[in-house]
Amino acid sequence: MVHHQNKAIREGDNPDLTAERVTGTFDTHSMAAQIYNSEAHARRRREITEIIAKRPELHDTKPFPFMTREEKILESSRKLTLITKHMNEIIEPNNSNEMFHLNNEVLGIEGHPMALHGIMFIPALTAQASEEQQKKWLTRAINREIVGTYAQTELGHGTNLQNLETTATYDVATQEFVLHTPTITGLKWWPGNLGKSSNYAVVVALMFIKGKNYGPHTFMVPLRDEKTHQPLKGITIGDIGPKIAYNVTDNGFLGFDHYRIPRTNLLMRHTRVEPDGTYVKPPHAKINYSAMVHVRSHMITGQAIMLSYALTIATRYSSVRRQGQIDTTQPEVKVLEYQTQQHRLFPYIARAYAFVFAGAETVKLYERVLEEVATGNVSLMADLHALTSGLKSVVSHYTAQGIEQARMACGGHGYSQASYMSEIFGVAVGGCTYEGENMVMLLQLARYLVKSASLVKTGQSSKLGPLVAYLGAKSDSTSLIDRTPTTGFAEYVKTFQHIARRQTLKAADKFFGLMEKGEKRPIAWNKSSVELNRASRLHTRLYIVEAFVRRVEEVADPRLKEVLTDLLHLHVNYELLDMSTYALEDGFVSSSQLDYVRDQLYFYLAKIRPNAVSLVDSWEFSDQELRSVLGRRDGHVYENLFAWAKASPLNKTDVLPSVDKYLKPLMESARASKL
Ligand SMILES: CC/C=C\C/C=C\C/C=C\C/C=C\C/C=C\CCCC(=O)SCCNC(=O)CCNC(=O)[C@H](O)C(C)(C)COP(=O)(O)OP(=O)(O)OC[C@H]1O[C@@H](n2cnc3c(N)ncnc32)[C@H](O)[C@@H]1OP(=O)(O)O
Ligand SMILES: Cc1cc2nc3c(=O)[nH]c(=O)nc-3n(C[C@H](O)[C@H](O)[C@H](O)COP(=O)(O)OP(=O)(O)OC[C@H]3O[C@@H](n4cnc5c(N)ncnc54)[C@H](O)[C@@H]3O)c2cc1C
Repeated sequence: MVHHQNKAIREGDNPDLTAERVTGTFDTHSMAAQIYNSEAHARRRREITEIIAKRPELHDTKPFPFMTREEKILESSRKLTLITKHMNEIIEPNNSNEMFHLNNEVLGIEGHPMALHGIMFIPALTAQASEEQQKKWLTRAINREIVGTYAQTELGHGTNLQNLETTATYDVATQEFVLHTPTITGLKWWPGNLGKSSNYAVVVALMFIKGKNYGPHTFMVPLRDEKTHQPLKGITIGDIGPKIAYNVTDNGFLGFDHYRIPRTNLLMRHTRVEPDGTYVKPPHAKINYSAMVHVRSHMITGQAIMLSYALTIATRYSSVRRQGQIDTTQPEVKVLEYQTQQHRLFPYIARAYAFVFAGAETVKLYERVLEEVATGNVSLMADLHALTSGLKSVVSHYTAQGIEQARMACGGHGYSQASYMSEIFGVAVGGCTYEGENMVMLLQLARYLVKSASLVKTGQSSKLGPLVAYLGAKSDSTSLIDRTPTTGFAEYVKTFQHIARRQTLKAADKFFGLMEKGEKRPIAWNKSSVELNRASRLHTRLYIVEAFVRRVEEVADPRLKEVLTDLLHLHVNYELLDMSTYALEDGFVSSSQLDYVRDQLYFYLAKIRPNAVSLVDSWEFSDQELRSVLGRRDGHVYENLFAWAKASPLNKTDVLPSVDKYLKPLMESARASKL
């Protein structure tokens, strides 16, 4: 038996796909260890996949696209119950990475009845509840004795938290908060699993004490009777209806009618209200936004995974799909041979790797900040907020674009739900909106950049934090790409730094200039906001490139290092071309340098070609996790597409009731009227 570098090879696979795997130059298990940030976790992922493969009760009973929403929720609840019961036989207790993988394999990406419980409810209680409150609720939440969600967004307001309408008014006499929804627009709207599944929620409401508004605060609120699951008195609650995707999650609405909770249900780790109504303020005004920062930090990796699902499907399919000829004397080629197809897919493969490496750094920083905040040190909160706001926006934006390119790369079959592309796109694109609408979050980063620009302009560059230190440096007069014997990544990084610095200082100048001319600050901000968001994007893309460079420098295995270096070359050249306007407009990069960059791009498309399938295989998604006929590991696409179509509910009978009822009579009457 030959041992191949690509560990996905099996006998009996589509030979076109096997041929791609044989040309792979690196060990896909080792690459998985890079992607999942540790050899141990990559191995555990494979072990978990194997355990699940041997347990048919954890498999989908039929393809998701053939189920109604109600069936999907029922099926998801069945499997959720099983994995909860048998969790300790499958994953290490309390290992969130393993849990994430288990969920993706068994439950899939469309959500499940406890999605928000793990992603926001438990993190909110962990970061914001006092020790005493945690004893009361967190253990029960972890044991799943109760199911919770995070209810913040309202029908009328999601972005502007200061203008939420739900109020929590403190009643000193009874030592209770009275939750109330004064208007339709004040209804909570969107929280995942609020509609039908949760019996508790961490609710965000404006807190009023003795007539004073203390702004948004978080409260632990029982919503449903723990035994009957009926809504409690004073609560109006339900599902908001079907969405573009993610329909296994019951996003919900919630209204309060003078609903009372004890004072001690205010989450009091950092903030307190004494029985007499005295308010003890937190060490940082936004400390209770931690559940949002938790998701923003983790969703970078989540988005990279969804982009990679789509790229795995499209790259494998492009290796078995033959259409047309390049040399007319030769047989039809795999569509992956076309340069246009490579240009559509490979730069996104590079981006997916870049995103997952940036995501790993973000989670590390998040965990550090979480530990520090627990001890009262809030000094890094602003940096983390700025970083995650930018990454969340840039990564989700390019992920959505990449998935759409991957769908189109599959031609007509990409449009069939057999490809699963529409669901992957629909779920991923939600990330452009949830956890802060992308434009809004870019503007949050811009606030940080403008403050940093102001330090530069006032000669205080030494006070710049490490993430923005480059803003205080001086650029060379022109980029040295192509002007030195070996154009290394350092030249590219310097060029990206120049572009981000120039745009940041220019946008800040515009903002400060408008104020100098007499505009009020918010008006000047609004008039500069497109330019400011451009700066935020460029800053974030620079960070992503730097994270990629840092990772490649760390890799010891020469085979991995070579292919990751190729990917990084592709990434920096693609990114530079994509933002070439900024590079050209002040002459920092010349058009002849861009010609070099273009040539490099085409060179690396061709160099990556033999490793393309191995690069996507390295994410090690099982067929169960991908849920795509086109993306099957074995490449047997056509026979399985036919089987899939035959299994469509419409094909259960040859003649549909709609035909009997309407079409047959219509045709019959048309025929009769001709007689
Ligand atoms: C291993 C895996 C483990 C776990 C898996 C986890 C994730 C998996 C991956 C994917 C997730 C999958 C599914 C999830 C699906 C759905 C979940 C969606 C849930 C939600 O959407 S919840 C609702 C989210 N809502 C928002 O994000 C609202 C956006 N708005 C805001 O955040 C705020 O309103 C604001 C920041 C825009 C403004 O806030 P404000 O009005 O209070 O602020 P001010 O204008 O007064 O002040 C701004 C000031 O404050 C600073 N600031 C703001 N936020 C923070 C923060 N978090 N930390 C630190 N500082 C903050 C800001 O910088 C400004 O400072 P300045 O000095 O004044 O400039
Ligand atoms: C799939 C999904 C799951 C969700 N899950 C939850 C959940 O579990 N819990 C929860 O509480 N919420 C949840 N939400 C809600 C989500 O967090 C909000 O929809 C999101 O924060 C955006 O707020 P919004 O809907 O008010 O958009 P809006 O703020 O109304 O945005 C509309 C437009 O206005 C622009 N805009 C708004 N304010 C500004 C500004 N200051 N400057 C410039 N432009 C601006 C935006 O850029 C956008 O173009 C979910 C949403 C989705 C789609």
